[in-house]
Amino acid sequence: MATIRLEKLRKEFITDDSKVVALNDVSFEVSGQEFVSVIGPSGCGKSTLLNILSGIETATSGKLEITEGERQARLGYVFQAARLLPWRTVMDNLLFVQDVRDKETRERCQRYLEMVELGHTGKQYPSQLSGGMQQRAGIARAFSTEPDLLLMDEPFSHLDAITGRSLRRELHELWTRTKKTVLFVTHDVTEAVELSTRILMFAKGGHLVEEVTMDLPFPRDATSDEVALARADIMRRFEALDLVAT
Ligand SMILES: Nc1ncnc2c1ncn2[C@@H]1O[C@H](COP(=O)(O)OP(=O)(O)OP(=O)(O)O)[C@@H](O)[C@H]1O
Repeated sequence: MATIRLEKLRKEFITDDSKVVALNDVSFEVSGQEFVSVIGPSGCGKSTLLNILSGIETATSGKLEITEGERQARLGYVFQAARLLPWRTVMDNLLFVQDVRDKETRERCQRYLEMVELGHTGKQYPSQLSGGMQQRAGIARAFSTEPDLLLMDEPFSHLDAITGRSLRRELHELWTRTKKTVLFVTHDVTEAVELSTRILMFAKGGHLVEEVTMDLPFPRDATSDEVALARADIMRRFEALDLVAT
């Protein structure tokens, strides 16, 4: 389990004729077995935040630490699309991202495939799997490296509602069993309420405006009154922010 510490993290993109502030002095801390969702309107800096956490982008200023005890934390990623290598079998896609590829590693990969109900697909190629199965394989691949922190970027946004629902359940199970720290970007407020221990609300201009702790017991049913109420509360908070801004 990892600790993420951000202090006044700022990201500016300078183009020929303008400057965009994508993250505006963002500070927060996440640690231990937390599932933290980042939500907010399009353009509020969600992807930029993930890109900086994963090292694809560098911040303009501020401090960032991602640690596990005394060392740098190991990261795993799940993207919007599964990004499996089409010329490798499902098992080889999982083995490809491992440091060591011995019998024990293969058994571990098989265990993670089984956890997402793909235990029978190891010898198949990605093209033989449905979109939902490919995404499951992508999730199994990320967990199979046993990272300290998982960064997830809208992993269910391309899936139909029914498949998305069953994958959310599986992800919750995996998170419960493996005790990982997860940072999850989504534009779907219900999904965030269903899965998270905490929700970070971002607003236009890259501001982290509120942190909401989700006290509802797990497992949460997306169609329950409790989840609907929590969702309505978050939507009201966003609306209030809009009213203040205009
Ligand atoms: N490489 C870049 N060059 C210039 N501006 C950028 C670049 N990347 C992002 N931006 C700008 O930074 C802001 C934040 O973008 P970002 O993609 O992080 O938002 P987002 O919340 O992930 O949006 P969405 O939900 O639509 O994916 C936007 O105004 C965007 O136009």
